Formats: sequence, structure tokens, C-alpha cells
Amino acid sequence: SRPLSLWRYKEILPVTGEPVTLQEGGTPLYHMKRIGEELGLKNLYAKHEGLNPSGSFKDRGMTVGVSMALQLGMKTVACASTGNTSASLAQYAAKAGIPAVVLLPAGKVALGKVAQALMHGAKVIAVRGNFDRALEMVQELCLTEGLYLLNSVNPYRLEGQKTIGLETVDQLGEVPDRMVLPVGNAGNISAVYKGMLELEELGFTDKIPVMTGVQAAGSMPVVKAIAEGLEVLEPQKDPETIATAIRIGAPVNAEKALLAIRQTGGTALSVTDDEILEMQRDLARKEGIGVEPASAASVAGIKKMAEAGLLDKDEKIVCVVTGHLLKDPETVIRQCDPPVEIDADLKSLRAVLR
Ligand SMILES: Cc1ncc(COP(=O)(O)O)c(/C=C/C(=O)C(=O)O)c1O
Repeated sequence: SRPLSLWRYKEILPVTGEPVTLQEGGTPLYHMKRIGEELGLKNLYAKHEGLNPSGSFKDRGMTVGVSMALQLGMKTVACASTGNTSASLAQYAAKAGIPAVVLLPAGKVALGKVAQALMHGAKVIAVRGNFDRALEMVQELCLTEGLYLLNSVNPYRLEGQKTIGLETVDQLGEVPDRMVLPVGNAGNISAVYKGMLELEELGFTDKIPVMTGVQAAGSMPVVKAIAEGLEVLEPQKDPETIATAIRIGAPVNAEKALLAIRQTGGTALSVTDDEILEMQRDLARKEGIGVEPASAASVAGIKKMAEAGLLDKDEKIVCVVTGHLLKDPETVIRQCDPPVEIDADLKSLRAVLR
């Protein structure tokens, strides 16, 4: 049988030729024993998408998106990004041997992500505005200059990312009762839902997980739309959160995400920056799971739901943790006590360990 990877599912992916691949997917599904016990949840899991080639789930979308760019004869790929999309696009464009142009909100992108986009050779442009403005600009650029847009408004991105759910079912041996994702541009929650729908339509499964989205309290247009029963989402003008990956006020996939949540009896809730940072620490120190702040939002959301008595103790819950800890080292250094510095002798060393 085929190894666990994104291309295990190639028959339901649109790429016909040889894919541009960095052996993405096949990420671990960890049982969160300690955090689960603290919350009274026996079956709490984390799907660690930070263990993809560029350190985030975006690689699943980019392997398909960049493969399709070549298949369609595109010459240059482009995106706006809060960081991980640009890092992944740069890496896959390098593998494909085509140029990439990425637009970032100036001063609001985590260090590791900028380093990746630069080192992998993308043309990195910092825009004096937020992600939403950068996305407007790059869409205009692609229309007028014929560049291939690879934000998650591009359906091929969602095709790759839908494999997160497929892999999870293969790993868990059944469909989870609930899947929880951090929500920014809302592509990932929409993609995972699509994958689950296809599994059911193909007759492999007979249920769809309850889709649950988590946003930062300072950047929660989807939470607001669900709470207010809106058909069309109202963009949030100035989203703000330390979880810069999900600092997005006008998610392009909002309608798809609202459908995924409503069709499955799901929900969308918000967590504060403090709750995000506390969970980032808990994941690292209680489970050995190292993620960036935005990724911790999904588990912080489950903590909030468990404490509100909204979850059954036997529910099989999978939280998608989306990006590696190393992506945002500056936030970690700011949160942690610094290393203890000593003179280079055993007396000093013993003194600090007493
Ligand atoms: C770590 C991390 N966790 C969650 C999300 C939210 O996923 P979507 O709801 O599908 O957007 C992102 C998104 C990042 C970008 O949108 C970008 O990189 O431009 C992320 O990097």
C-alpha cells in the first residue's frame, strides 16, 4: 500500500503530469494525552502540519498549485501573504525553476517566514498596509501582468490542502467527530471540509466531522458572521493579533468556510492573544508539540469549549496545528525568560542549578 503522503491521494488531485513535490504531507497525528486529561477529553489529537517541508500546511496547497502553474504554462507565480504562503510559494517555485513575487504586510511578518521567502529566492515586496490590502494589490497585478495568483482564492490550493482530512482518517482509522482549525483567509477549513465531503461521496466514509473554526479576538470576522447569522461576511477593517499568521480582516474564502461550519453543525469561536500564547507554551511543554502562535489557537479554542462544558468527554477531536514554532522565534523569545548566563566554571553552574 502507498506511504502516507499528499500524493497517496493523487487520483482525486487535478495534477496530471509529474508533480512539483518536496515530499509534503504524511504529517504526524499526535494523541494529546496530558492536555486531553486536563480538559477531560480522552481522544484529543493534534495533526502537526508544521512538519511539512516549509514548516506549514501551505505546502499541500503549493505542491498542487505550482504543479498546475507549470501544467497551465504559467511563467511566474505570485501571492500576498501573512508569511507562510510566501515561504511555501518561494520554496516550491524554486523547486519548479520559475520566479515568484510575494507581497507582505511591512513589519507584520514573523522573522522565519521572511527568511524563507528571501533565501528561496522570491522577489519579496513589503507593502505599507495590511495583508488584505496586499491581497487586493497582488490580484490587480496578476490580472494586468499575467502572473499566476496562488493565494487560496485559487482552487488548486484547496485541492492540495483537502488531503489533511484524508490523511487524518487514514491515521485515526475513522472520521473524527470534530476537526478544529485556526481561521485566517478561511481556505484551510474550507479545504478540509471538501476532502471529507469527497470521502463520503466516494463511499469510503459515512460521516463528516463537525467543522470548528478558531480566530483571534482582535481578528474575527468569521466568528462575527456565525454569531450574527450573516450570509455575507462583513470585513473587519483593522484586524490585530500577535498571531500575525491569522491577522486577516477580509477572508477570501469566507463563504466556503461559513458553509463548512453551518453544514456540519459546527461553530466559530475566538480566543485572546493571552490564551493563544498560553496554549503555545502548554503544547510545547506538556506535549512536545512546537508550533507558532496562530496554530495554538485551535487547541486554545478546544480548551475554551471544554471549560464551557460544550464537549463530550469521548468525542474524537482533531486540532490542526498549522505552523512550526521556528517560524516566529521573536515572539517566543519575548514570552520566555532569557537563558541564565554564567561564568564558564562548575561552581557557577552548580550555583544556578541549586
Ligand atoms: C500558521 C497558520 N495557521 C493558520 C492560518 C490560517 O489558514 P487559512 O484560514 O487557510 O488562511 C495561516 C494562514 C496564513 C496565510 O494566510 C498566509 O500565509 O498568507 C497560517 O500561516
